[in-house]
Amino acid sequence: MYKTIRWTRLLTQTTGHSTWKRLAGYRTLCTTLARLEDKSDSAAASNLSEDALLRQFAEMPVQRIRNFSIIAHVDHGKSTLADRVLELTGAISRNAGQHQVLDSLQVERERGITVKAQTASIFYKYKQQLYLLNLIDTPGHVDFSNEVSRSLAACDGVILLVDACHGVQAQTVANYHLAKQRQLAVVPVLNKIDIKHAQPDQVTRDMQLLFGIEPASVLRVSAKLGTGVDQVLERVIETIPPPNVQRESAFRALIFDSWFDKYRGALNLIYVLNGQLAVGQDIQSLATKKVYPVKSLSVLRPAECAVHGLLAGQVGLIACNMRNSKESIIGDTIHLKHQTATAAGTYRPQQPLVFAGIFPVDQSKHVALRSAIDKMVLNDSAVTVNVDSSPALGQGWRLGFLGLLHMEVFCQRLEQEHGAEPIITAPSVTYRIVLRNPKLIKQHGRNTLDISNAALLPDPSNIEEYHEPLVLGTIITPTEYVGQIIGLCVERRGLQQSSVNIDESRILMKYVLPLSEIILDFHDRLKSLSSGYASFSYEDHGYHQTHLVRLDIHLNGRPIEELCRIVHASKATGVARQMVHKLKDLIPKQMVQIAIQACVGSKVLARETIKAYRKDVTAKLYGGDVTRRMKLLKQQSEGKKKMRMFANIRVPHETFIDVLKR
Ligand SMILES: Nc1nc2c(ncn2[C@@H]2O[C@H](COP(=O)(O)OP(=O)(O)OP(=O)(O)O)[C@@H](O)[C@H]2O)c(=O)[nH]1
Repeated sequence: MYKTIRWTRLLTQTTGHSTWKRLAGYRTLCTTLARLEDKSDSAAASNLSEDALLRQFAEMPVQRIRNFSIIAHVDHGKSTLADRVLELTGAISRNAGQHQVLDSLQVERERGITVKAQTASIFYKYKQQLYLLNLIDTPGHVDFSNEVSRSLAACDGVILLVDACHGVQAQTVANYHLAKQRQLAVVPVLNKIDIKHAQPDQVTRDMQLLFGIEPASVLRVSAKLGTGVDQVLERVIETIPPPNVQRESAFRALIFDSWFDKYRGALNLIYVLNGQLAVGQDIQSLATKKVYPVKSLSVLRPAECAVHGLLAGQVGLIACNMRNSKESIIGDTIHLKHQTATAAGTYRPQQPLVFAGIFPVDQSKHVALRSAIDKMVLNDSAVTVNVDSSPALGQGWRLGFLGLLHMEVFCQRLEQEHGAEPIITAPSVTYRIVLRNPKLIKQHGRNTLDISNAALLPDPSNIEEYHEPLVLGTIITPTEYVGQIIGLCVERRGLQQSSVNIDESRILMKYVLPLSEIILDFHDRLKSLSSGYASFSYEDHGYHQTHLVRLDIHLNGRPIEELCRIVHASKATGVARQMVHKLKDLIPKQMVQIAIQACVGSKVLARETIKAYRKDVTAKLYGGDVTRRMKLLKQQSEGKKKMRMFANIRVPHETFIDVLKR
């Protein structure tokens, strides 16, 4: 306590800053530095004067900075390891009852998964020297791989974490290759060695076979118990190179994350590539050319901690009165006003694969939903937004996501963080068509069109070719489930590319699959077929020519545009049956009989009938001649025939929503 107060006073005197916010930030820093001093192995720190430690922070040489991410498959323990690292370095206190500190979103705590990469700047003393480590905890699920690529743009190395029980999984392979593409140093770490049935030797051999990693270089830790975590940090310092930056050059930084603050506008997380930046200077965005005054700078520890300036190699948060969330662009480069800079160009957002319409429940909520979507997209750069409209649902947007989980999490965050309750339509993919009709080619100025909304598909007579998006899927499974999994892939129109035995009990298969076949339930089916042991990840694999049809739904012969879908010709009958069945349950009975038909062109593939309410017109007859009864019934059926032809079938608004919804 005494040390903390001394630190606070010293820092306040030295810096001359007295606002409460900065003091609060410095207090966090002081607490950490004091904790560092208290550490049993901190002989070096005790030899350093308080002044010297403070100077080390403000002038941390590039050689003593390490920027790295923790990458792994889902649930292999990244967030748990990050917690232990934060505890070990004094950024958070031990046994504070906080678990997975970096998983701070409500959706992350509820689902127990990381969806957003989080940064923490920590100090660690190694061989008598204080190091500044910028750690990024990344998500493991394939749908959030954009977060991994975004994070790697600000790193020089990675900790590749592998579960010692489950071994190398599909996302381990994908993330390892992402790191290698960026030529990052890899620190291989085996986690969960405390578990009885852990197989560290076997998993180490797999890592050697798949990645060529030397078994002796693989560290063994238990993130849960904290065993071996200090060795991981030492290995990070030894193996990962310091940032390759120039402090003498003009200031230049990469924006690699951003979020919206009600009071301060858009906040940008930057990685300083060259030079230095101080509060009060003016910065300019390379993309928008707009100029902003730097209002405050802070480092994330993981709580915000105000600082005067940021130096090349450091990672920090910048608040600069960016009021409009559209002004902040992930991957943008910022530089000082009136100076020129080349684009950092190290990060490109991934292309969305799955599209869905998002509409307000009623049009009075349109503006509020638009603002909520803008703020969410600022924090999730992988999402694309285009204006859309539907006769049934009104004005809305068509959003692009990296997968179904990504879409679910985005919508859950819209509700939880912004109080929006949108209607989400069934997810679809973007098909590509080659036009045949010269008139249409002239109208669009090109002969290909990308279609993600079936209602916009031109008449088949105008289409020369249909193309659908493909993915290259990696499946890792225990050998006993191979048969069922191959069956599933064949059912989903998959083509096997390769199959490699990782060891005697596990196999890695690569399949090219149509994206439309995996977005809905492929992952769930794979998990249930393999009792949860198989893992799956996928990447974009371009387009291929195929045979698609537009499935129309007719109610009493009238096409209902909002319900049409694009499906593969071989699947049309199955989908048609499913849809008419669902509609039969959803459309309420009416005065007239309703014929629900699913058609491709003029061919009816499936049909269901909703019987009409039937008034008992013969109720008043007591006995009497049978011809009287027959006459009344005939009159009723003729009346209905007329009604059926002219009446508008009343389809409740919710029916569209329920059919369109998953
Ligand atoms: N026994 C044991 N369990 C661990 C260890 N490390 C993590 N776990 C458990 O593994 C589960 C997943 O851990 P997380 O840290 O959430 O995994 P993650 O990789 O961050 O997960 P995502 O971010 O969702 O990909 C949790 O229940 C942890 O308690 C370990 O060393 N030993």
